[in-house]
Amino acid sequence: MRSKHNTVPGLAVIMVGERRDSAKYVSMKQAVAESIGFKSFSSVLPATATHRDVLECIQHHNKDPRCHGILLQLPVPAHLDPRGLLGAIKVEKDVECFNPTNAGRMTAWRRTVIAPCTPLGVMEMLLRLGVEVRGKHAVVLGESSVVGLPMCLLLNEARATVSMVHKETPNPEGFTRRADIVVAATGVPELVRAGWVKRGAVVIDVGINFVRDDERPEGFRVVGDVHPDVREVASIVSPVPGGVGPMTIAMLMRNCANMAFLQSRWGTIAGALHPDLAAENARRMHAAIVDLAWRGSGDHPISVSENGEGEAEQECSKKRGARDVKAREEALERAGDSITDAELLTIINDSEKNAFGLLSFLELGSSHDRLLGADASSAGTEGGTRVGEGDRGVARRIPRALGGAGQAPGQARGGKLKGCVGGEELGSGEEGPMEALDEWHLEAERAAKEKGEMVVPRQGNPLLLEDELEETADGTGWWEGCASTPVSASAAAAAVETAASSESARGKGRGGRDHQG
Ligand SMILES: Nc1nc2c(c(=O)[nH]1)N[C@@H](CN(C=O)c1ccc(C(=O)N[C@@H](CCC(=O)O)C(=O)O)cc1)CN2
Repeated sequence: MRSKHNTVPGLAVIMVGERRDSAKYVSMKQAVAESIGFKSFSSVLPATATHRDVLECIQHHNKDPRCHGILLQLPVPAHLDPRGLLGAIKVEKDVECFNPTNAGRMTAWRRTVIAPCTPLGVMEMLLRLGVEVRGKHAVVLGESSVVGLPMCLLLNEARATVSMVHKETPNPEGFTRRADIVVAATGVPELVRAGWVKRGAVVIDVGINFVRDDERPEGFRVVGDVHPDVREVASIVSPVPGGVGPMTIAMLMRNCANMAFLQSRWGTIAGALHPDLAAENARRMHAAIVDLAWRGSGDHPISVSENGEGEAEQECSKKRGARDVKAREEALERAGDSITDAELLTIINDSEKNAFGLLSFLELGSSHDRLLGADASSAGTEGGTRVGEGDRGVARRIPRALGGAGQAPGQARGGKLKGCVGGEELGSGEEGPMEALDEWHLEAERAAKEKGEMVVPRQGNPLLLEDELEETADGTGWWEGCASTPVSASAAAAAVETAASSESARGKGRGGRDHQG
């Protein structure tokens, strides 16, 4: 990152209170960050810190251009409202995807640039083990916003049939016995027993529980949610310790690197979407995505037969998983030579759908700066690229494209808009590079409609009145922006293609600025 993008990813970890386990996880995260050359920032606040104290700390990191990712170690002391605090982390620095805007996008749109680290770690584990997810029955035990819920979404995204089992599910073992993949995230030590698991199933243990053990000098040991007897029936059981925990930290670093990249290259990414470049970019991006083709061959490695033949099959699937990972890495390398960083990042994030996620992430991120009244310097100029430089076009255009007549709702209500999207002060009358994105959205919608697929209606981007901003200064009531995107992957893919051809057809006649940083 340093040599290629002139950026060193910076990760800020905020901890409130003195829980020993939290302190250990925080120092593990910092140690890993430093060992891979990231800048690491740490803020430890006393257990007595007020909501405002923590908000100020978050704001400090929000404004620091050296810091690209911010995480609040959970749990926080009971007098604090974790949701309000997580919502105060800037959207583009929310390295764990817990800000309700990012979490909402993940739910409504199925994909954002980032996802919560533990579920991402589980998905990466399944990929590298060669476990086929598509078409399988996955049962997630647990419903937390940190693990259970996003886990279900990612498994669903990977085309599993997903059951979420929670405390009030009668007969949970009835679900797990039918599952091909079980993800246990209950916080109940060794809850899942051999009798709960189908022979040959894959069991991922997310639990990290401390149980008393007088035979150990420390007086306790760490166990998962899965009992050791499950290993007798399952084909794979992830270990605790040494399984999902380290994967969580690895995914945190990956998210942070992605976010550093995005923040440092925003101008370039916007530039890459300049109308004049969009056709060529769309064509090459599509070609690179097709080239990847690493998703596996579609057979079913985890359905292991009762007579034990499954082991060979598992071995085979592991090999195929390794082959897929290698193919993906090679394709990325090749793609890296021939395409822009923006496209590369899109590919790193796995799917053509993410072209939309990526761009809207930046779009909202940059408007968030203005919502917060952040000064221009906090937008950052790392890597010689002025972050946010390319967003004027978005700001000016979105109300027209999404809200109808181009009038901002705040204006309609007679309020005074503070740095809002659509505010007069933001537009210069020039065409913006993000028009290409809007076009893509519109093309995708048209394509989806033609095919009779569902399209999420467009709603406005976040607009905030000055007095509302003050009212919500404690960070608890911020508006969560809701732009829109087509819901179907095929429509999105079609849009990429259509955008390529329609951009070519339009030729280079359209005005626009070059936002290359
Ligand atoms: N903001 C967050 N808070 C918390 C998260 C989280 O993902 N984000 N998850 C957990 C704690 N956690 C990370 O923060 C975490 C826990 C455990 C491990 C880990 O690697 N554990 C080791 C065992 C360590 C030991 O011996 O105690 C392992 O499983 O091998 C990593 C991260 C709650 N809070």
